Amino acid sequence: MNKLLFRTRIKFCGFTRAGDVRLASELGVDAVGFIFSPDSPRRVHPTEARAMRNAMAPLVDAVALFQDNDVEEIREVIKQVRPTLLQFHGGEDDAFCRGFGVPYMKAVAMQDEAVDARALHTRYPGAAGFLLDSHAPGMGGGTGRVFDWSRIPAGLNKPFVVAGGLRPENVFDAVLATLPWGVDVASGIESEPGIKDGDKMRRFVEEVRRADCHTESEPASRQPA
Ligand SMILES: O=C(O)c1ccccc1N[C@@H]1O[C@H](COP(=O)(O)O)[C@@H](O)[C@H]1O
Repeated sequence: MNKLLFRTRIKFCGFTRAGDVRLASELGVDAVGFIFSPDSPRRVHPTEARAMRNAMAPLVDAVALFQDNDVEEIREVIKQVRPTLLQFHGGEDDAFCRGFGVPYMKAVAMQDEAVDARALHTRYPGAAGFLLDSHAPGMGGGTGRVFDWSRIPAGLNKPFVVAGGLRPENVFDAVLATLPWGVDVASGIESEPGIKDGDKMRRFVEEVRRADCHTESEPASRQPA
């Protein structure tokens, strides 16, 4: 299929300010993420996330990110924020992730272990997609580090999102190298953790769109098959 027909989805993650959320929406970002991981410097309270959610434009998805959070905490976030997608970064299994009745994406640690597509499908049959991030197994995300994109396993039959150390300077190459369903970024569009930089956000979106319009390479296919 001709690459011109594709549009790489963009998720910006780790918002703490409603103004940044509004700007992301205006830039045409597909999804914004709110982080509830206990150890994150970008962690927000459900009431703060709800206020930002209310600042969002229509047709932009809200994603709630967890890492081994309690069930009750997750339920409270869902009640207050009404996310359209959950993103799990910890040791949660498929039954746990599915238990909230909201589609979910599972983060996969790409740093050390060999990742096998079939094993992922078996382990997370209910996942709407996978987020391939650069953290080591058992560690948190948001490292700001890039993983070796050639390690993305062949045969993934669900949408995958590439994350980890993406910035305006490297996202063009990341999109062309991996042909992902989407890209996700937290630290690469910030001036400090949780404080988004408007110019970096704008340049990041421009670079993804530039990659989407790049016609030199004609990939045989793009996932999912
Ligand atoms: O950003 C965080 O603080 C964070 C904490 C715990 C789990 C995930 C986290 N962020 C996610 O990690 C990836 C990559 O982030 P970065 O662009 O390398 O900074 C992204 O999905 C963030 O949403």
